[in-house]
Amino acid sequence: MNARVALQLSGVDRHYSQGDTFLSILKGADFTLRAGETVALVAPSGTGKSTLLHIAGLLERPDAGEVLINGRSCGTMNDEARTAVRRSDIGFVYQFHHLLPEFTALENIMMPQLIAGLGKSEAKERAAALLDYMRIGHRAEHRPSELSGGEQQRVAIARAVANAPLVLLADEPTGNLDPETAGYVFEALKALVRQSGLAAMIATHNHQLASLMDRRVTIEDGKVVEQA
Ligand SMILES: Nc1ncnc2c1ncn2[C@@H]1O[C@H](COP(=O)(O)OP(=O)(O)OP(=O)(O)O)[C@@H](O)[C@H]1O
Repeated sequence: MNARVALQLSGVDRHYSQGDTFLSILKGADFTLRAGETVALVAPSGTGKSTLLHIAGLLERPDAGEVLINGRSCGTMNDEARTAVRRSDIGFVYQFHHLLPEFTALENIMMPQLIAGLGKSEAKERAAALLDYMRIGHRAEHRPSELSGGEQQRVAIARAVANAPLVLLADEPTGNLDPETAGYVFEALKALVRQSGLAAMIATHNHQLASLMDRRVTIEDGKVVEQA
């Protein structure tokens, strides 16, 4: 039996207007991501990887088409409802860590949990467990500026999964790291996905890292296409 569908995009269109130029980036894109699955999104620069991830992560609205998270249609939801779904069901990791500079690693991971209404001691316990899992428990009290690039990204990944989302979306999470660091950050991310059973879609230019995922997809002529 196939695992439950965590994320579904159907017939997604997205265009941008730049002066007189009309850029049609996504044209009827369809994509399905199931619980427990890891998918790499590997496509040339400018083809719409970030656009697709932002639409899937409810950060942007498509011009047409539908986004379903855990079977729930998010297209007609108002901004408040979309924010609620984003907070509970989606974790997002960017190329640059986007951690809050004035807070420690531990506090950065606690933050989304506190916003979601979890008690402080529970949030702290879970944040510490995630840091240990990412093998940076000894960096819990350090601020982002005191961490290496690989450590910052591992904290960002831990923060993204702190609220146990259904879907993890990552936009070039290792694009800013040297190959060796990128390798172990990717391995840590994959192990975490496996352990938690969430579904993950990760955009990367790195074909070697992409080969570690269950599936690879690309974007061709505005559509999501499976790769061998
Ligand atoms: N807000 C915007 N306004 C106008 N054009 C945009 C906007 N956002 C993205 N684009 C254009 O849409 C296209 C797709 O952008 P996107 O960032 O999704 O590509 P990408 O595949 O993630 O690229 P990269 O690998 O370089 O990050 C690009 O040509 C980009 O210039």
